[in-house]
Amino acid sequence: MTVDALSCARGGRRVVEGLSFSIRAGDAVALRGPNGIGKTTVLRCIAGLQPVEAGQIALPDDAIAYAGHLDGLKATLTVSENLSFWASVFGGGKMSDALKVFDLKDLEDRPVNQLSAGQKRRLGLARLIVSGRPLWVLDEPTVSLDSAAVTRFADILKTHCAHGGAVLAATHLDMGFVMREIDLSAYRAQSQTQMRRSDEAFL
Ligand SMILES: Nc1ncnc2c1ncn2[C@@H]1O[C@H](COP(=O)(O)OP(=O)(O)OP(=O)(O)O)[C@@H](O)[C@H]1O
Repeated sequence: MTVDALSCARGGRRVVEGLSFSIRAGDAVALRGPNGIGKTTVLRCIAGLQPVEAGQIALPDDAIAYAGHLDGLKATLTVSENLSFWASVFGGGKMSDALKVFDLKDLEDRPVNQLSAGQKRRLGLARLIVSGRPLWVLDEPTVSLDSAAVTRFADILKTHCAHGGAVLAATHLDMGFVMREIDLSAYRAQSQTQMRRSDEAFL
């Protein structure tokens, strides 16, 4: 994926401009910067959830699996029913792998509305595996995870990259392995003037 001179806005206000970088197979990239700098906004543009203000994002079709702040789970369905739904949408990786690597096997028949916050987050992230998509775009993926789950998730990311995948993650955490860092503070929009609302979500 190549991002070239990207500018994006939130709430009708340009927040980031002139951002360029590329991600290749095997790359793990951390998007850094203080609260409100625009990490979520950039990830939403890359995931196609809102239009870009200027610049270009070039990536192959069906390359991205996006995990945002919301887990997007169906509360009355079980863990395995949720995964099976996503597997049918994406037609990608194996459910059994997803249950195993995210330590959800014992919970597979439990409805989502009976899971803890961390368990829900693990299930939300397990969709990355069933998506079968190469580029994982993650917004604060470790929120609600305990330290053991964070370590396990870091291993999952490492394995994904070692097998030719790639990761772009907005995170304040040190994930415990080497990630290339992009500090969005260097791309803060100079002009803070209000503009037309062109950043309405597509979805
Ligand atoms: N729904 C919204 N409507 C209007 N403005 C918003 C909205 N959400 C965020 N913003 C503003 O857009 C800017 C960028 O927000 P964004 O969520 O991308 O930052 P962030 O770097 O991800 O922050 P954090 O580290 O707190 O998650 C912020 O200044 C924020 O105040």
